[in-house]
Amino acid sequence: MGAGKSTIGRLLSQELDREFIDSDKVIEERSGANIPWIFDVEGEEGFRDRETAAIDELTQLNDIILATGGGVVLREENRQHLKNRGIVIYLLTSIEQQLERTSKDRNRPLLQTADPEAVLKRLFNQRDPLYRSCCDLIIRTDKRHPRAVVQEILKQIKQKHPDLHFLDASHF
Ligand SMILES: Nc1ncnc2c1ncn2[C@@H]1O[C@H](COP(=O)(O)OP(=O)(O)OP(=O)(O)O)[C@@H](O)[C@H]1O
Ligand SMILES: O=C(O)C1=C[C@@H](O)[C@@H](O)[C@H](O)C1
Ligand SMILES: [Mg+2]
Repeated sequence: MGAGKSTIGRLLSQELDREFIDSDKVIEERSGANIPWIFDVEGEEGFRDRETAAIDELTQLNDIILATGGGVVLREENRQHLKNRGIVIYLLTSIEQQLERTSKDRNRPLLQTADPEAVLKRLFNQRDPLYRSCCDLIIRTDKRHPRAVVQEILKQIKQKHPDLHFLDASHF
């Protein structure tokens, strides 16, 4: 949470002239409710079920940039779909930066607690190995402007996948 998936994903999609989709937004649109409401009424598992259905569907689309929710890696099925159907970029961020970036809005139910730092630490320990198990690239986003993060992503993807010709069209 607060690593910048939605922010960086949108910028990357503009740079590559691709459609941008944010699975959190799709889940909200489809359910007609916001994420805190879904967590409240259906519990985290209810939200995760909606997330798994959305990820299965969205990862079958071609030529898109997909920003996921932060907990997407919790389920093996999601990890497999992401890994098998796309290039997965893990945006790695310090807890300190996550705290700073998530303090402004209250749309993250898991952080509505007296000690968000402890929650972020616990989630990091649980999720970091899962992200590592399904990603193609790891990009640090602390203390870097979002546009610099996008340029770093493009550089590293190009190095790793020189066969991806659509990257040639972007300005980097
Ligand atoms: N590289 C960055 N430098 C500074 N601020 C950033 C950076 N990336 C994102 N932000 C800011 O941090 C906040 C959270 O970013 P964002 O919503 O993109 O995170 P997220 O990874 O999508 O979180 P979630 O997992 O909750 O969906 C936003 O206010 C955004 O403007
Ligand atoms: O890290 C998480 O578990 C979450 C992150 C958000 O993107 C949302 O998907 C939701 O708030 C849960
Ligand atoms: Mg997001």
